[in-house]
Amino acid sequence: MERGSTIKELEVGQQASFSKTITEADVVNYAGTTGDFNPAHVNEEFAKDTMFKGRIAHGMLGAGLISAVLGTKLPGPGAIYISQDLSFRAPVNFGDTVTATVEVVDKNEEKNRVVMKTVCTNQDDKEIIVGEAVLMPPKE
Ligand SMILES: C[C@@H](O)CC(=O)SCCNC(=O)CCNC(=O)[C@H](O)C(C)(C)COP(=O)(O)OP(=O)(O)OC[C@H]1O[C@@H](n2cnc3c(N)ncnc32)[C@H](O)[C@@H]1OP(=O)(O)O
Repeated sequence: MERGSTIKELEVGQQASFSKTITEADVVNYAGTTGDFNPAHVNEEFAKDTMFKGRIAHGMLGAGLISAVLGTKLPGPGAIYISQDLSFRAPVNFGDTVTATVEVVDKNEEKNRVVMKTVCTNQDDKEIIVGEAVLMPPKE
């Protein structure tokens, strides 16, 4: 089975991305999967009176696209999450196309740890989620 990049194979500056259009079905499924039925996501009557004037996607649903890139592309299959910080800068609206991009910013070969900058943008190139992740890349 294909494995991702090892610590030796990873290079500072390397990037990978994954894009997905977030639909109402994604939000309903995410609420059901996680139990987060916050009315800001699932109740239009409630959400229309909030600052966003309607339902928005769960922040962690958008952030989940970061995990998708890390686990399938860079480092890729076999990578293990150690930590992730996130700042939610703007909402994900239904129908938005979110692109998660990760970039290698530092690596520690001795400890087998890689630090990645993680950013999600929308279709207008607006940064909506920014943060940093630490991963343990797969071994040979
Ligand atoms: C628990 C779940 O069920 C709920 C969810 O998942 S909700 C979905 C996830 N969250 C979002 O979608 C929120 C997205 N964020 C925003 O829309 C905006 O950040 C905000 C509306 C929450 C805040 O914006 P605003 O009030 O306009 O803030 P300002 O632009 O006036 O900035 C003031 C200072 O705060 C800093 N700042 C703003 N947002 C963030 C952030 N998300 N993280 C860190 N810092 C933030 C901003 O830089 C300003 O700092 P300064 O030093 O004063 O310049």
